[in-house]
Amino acid sequence: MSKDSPILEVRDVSLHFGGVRALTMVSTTVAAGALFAIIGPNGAGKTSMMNCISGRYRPTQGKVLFKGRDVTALPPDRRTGLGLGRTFQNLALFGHMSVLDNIMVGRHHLLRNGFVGGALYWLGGTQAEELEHRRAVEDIIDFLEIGAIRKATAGTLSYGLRKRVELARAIALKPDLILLDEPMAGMNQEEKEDMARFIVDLNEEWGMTVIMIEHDMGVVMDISHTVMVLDFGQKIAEGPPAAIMAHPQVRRAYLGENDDDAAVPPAKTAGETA
Ligand SMILES: Nc1ncnc2c1ncn2[C@@H]1O[C@H](COP(=O)(O)OP(=O)(O)OP(=O)(O)O)[C@@H](O)[C@H]1O
Repeated sequence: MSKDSPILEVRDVSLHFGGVRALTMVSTTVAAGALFAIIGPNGAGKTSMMNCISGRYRPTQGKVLFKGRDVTALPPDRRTGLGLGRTFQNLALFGHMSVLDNIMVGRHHLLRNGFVGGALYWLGGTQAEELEHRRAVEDIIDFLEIGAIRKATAGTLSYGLRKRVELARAIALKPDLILLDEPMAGMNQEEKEDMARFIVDLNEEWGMTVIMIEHDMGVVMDISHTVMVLDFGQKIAEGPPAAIMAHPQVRRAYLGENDDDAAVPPAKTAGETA
């Protein structure tokens, strides 16, 4: 894959649940190194799109390419092995385990799949592997500033901190592309600002491509490079935040603009792009 190739391509993806059309012919490309946001009203198809990318759902039609490879038929764990990580809308931590152990679980997955284990074999087996393992976990703990709670039981932490630990576990897999599903949901303002900073640093300093679903428009417009807007399962706009903010259909469909045009149902004009 050359440096300028997209890390992800979604080609004409549709997803139907019986008569429900969750996605209709959605296409997009995400450049390596991008911070890409997916927005849209409730039920617009955002989670469906994330699930098609992660492999949880298989599109009814269309293709998903990751690093130039068609992964449409690959299950989630195979995509994880190729460098695609994710967090969940609802927390998926082991509440009874310590913060450290929760992060270690992420690394063990990596070891089990042989990436770290294979690379370190020549260094002299288990000890080197364990050292590398520890070092990587410590880097993540430092980066996310959770050293003070490393021994705390995950279930006893505030919601904001648990979301941070969940992010730590997801990045322990060292993905090239990480899917973040509502990383700021349920957070207070200070927690949101911290999380926004971590996401930007993850993107800029760690070089991870980020795709996130987020409802907080302030954060989305502040930190994203590109925003894709879904409405009724269709892509209605895509572009840099300033263009999205100015897009009339987006203002009507998503931002709830209350001018005379607001009465026009968005679905009738869907298909237009920024
Ligand atoms: N497993 C499913 N079975 C049936 N219908 C589904 C399923 N998952 C999603 N849908 C439907 O597909 C449409 C898109 O849902 P989706 O969850 O992708 O939207 P969303 O934009 O993520 O919404 P929200 O912001 O509320 O999370 C909705 O009409 C939803 O009811």
